[in-house]
Amino acid sequence: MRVVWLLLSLLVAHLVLANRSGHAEDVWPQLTMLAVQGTALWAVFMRYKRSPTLIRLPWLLLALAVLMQVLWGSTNLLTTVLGDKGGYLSALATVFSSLYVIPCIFMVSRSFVRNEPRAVAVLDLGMSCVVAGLLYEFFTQMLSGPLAKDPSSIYIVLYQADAIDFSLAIMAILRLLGARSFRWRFFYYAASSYLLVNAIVATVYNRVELHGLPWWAGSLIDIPHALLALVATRQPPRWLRAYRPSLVVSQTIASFAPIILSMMVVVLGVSMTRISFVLGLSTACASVLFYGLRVAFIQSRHMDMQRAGDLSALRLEQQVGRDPLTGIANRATLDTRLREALQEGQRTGQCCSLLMIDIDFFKQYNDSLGHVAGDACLVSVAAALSSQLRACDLVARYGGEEFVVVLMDASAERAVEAGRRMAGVIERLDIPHRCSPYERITVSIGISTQTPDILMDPVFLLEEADRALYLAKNNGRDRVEVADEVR
Ligand SMILES: Nc1nc2c(ncn2[C@@H]2O[C@H](COP(=O)(O)OP(=O)(O)OP(=O)(O)O)[C@@H](O)[C@H]2O)c(=O)[nH]1
Repeated sequence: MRVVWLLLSLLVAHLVLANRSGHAEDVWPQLTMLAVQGTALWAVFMRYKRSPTLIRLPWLLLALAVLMQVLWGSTNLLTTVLGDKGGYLSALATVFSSLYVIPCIFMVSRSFVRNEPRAVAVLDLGMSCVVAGLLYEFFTQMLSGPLAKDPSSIYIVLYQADAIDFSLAIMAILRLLGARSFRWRFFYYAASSYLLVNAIVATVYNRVELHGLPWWAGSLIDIPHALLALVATRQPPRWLRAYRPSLVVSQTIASFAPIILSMMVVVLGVSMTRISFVLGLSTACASVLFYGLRVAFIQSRHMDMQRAGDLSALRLEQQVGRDPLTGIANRATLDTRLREALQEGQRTGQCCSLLMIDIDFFKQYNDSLGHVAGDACLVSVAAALSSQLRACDLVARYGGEEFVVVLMDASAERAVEAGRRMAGVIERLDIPHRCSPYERITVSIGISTQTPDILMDPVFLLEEADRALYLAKNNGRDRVEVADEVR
């Protein structure tokens, strides 16, 4: 409430002082105008300080834009006090007016996403500076160069300034409509209110100035600044919280926002052809090049991200079906692949064998050497089993110290051979086991086989192999038994 009273007093004081002096550009009216601008700057700066990190930069940019206006006002005040013999102060005022567009362009065109390549931010900053440089050159040449004699020059300058001011305002409104987070909506609400009212005021002020500034004209400049100070210090309106654009709208607006930067450079380039054809043409070309580079950088980042995404999806897919300790297939993969293998075997008329492999006296191994050694032993056994398989076979950890091997195109005899070979390989690992009568790690294997004439249920095949394994254990371990012989 105090800010409202302060602003009201300043606005009234400005009008009264200007009216009494009869001149908009006297010291006291200009000082009150600076006080209004200063209040806006303070209000925006406070928002910047209080905002969370992600939204701080845009508030800072808005504060910088207002600062340029304050510097422009201060330069005009200095001109009133000191005079401007060499025209340096009015040149400086033009510099500040041109610099004002840099933060404005930046805040309406940037996407402010964290994963944007740094090169894009550098490009945007570079192009914003190009816009400011071109504006300065254009205004200076048109207003004090040889072209200043042409009566139409001043109108061209005015239209150019209007085009820039209104483009910024429209873009800020679009960003407001496309902002999905309330904090961003609030920022663009403040920025668009300021830029739109500023554009309207500038249009009126510049035209009024053509015929000599009336005493009240300076107060026009107070309006956008007072509005900004109010918006930044007061509670946001309710509709701002309620409104929420769809993701499509939001993404479309954010992706198209940078186009304003290129458009401004093209428009300025076209206007510059009046002063120098070569400069105008090169500017327009630079704009196309800039936009192309920008798209290329962003696309390359997206491709990197997509590659990384694909890779992690692949890794995830692989991990989901794998046993985390041994890296071989897990029970879930075994269930699917075993069913497929049995169907495939029946379809192609081939036998399909299943080997259930269990490490002997593993509890004692664990108890004597600890679980870490037990884990290492499981990893070695899994690797040894894997090394014995063809590409079409499968080894999976069935649970605990039990493994299952599925052999395609393998009769019971071939499965026994393979089982013995695997048991031999594990023995040759020569993992010492003090508590085993064999003094090293050995395995017992139970085998079941599906013949081509009948499609067996995977659970049944597993039970058969388990029964054979039970027999192998009972018969003294470190051996291979076949289910058919068990029945
Ligand atoms: N280190 C380790 N041990 C495991 C893991 N999973 C199961 N075990 C252990 O494996 C042992 C299995 O013991 P048992 O089922 O009695 O089998 P065994 O001692 O090998 O006896 P037999 O099979 O009859 O020779 C238990 O001590 C479990 O704690 C694992 O992931 N890591």
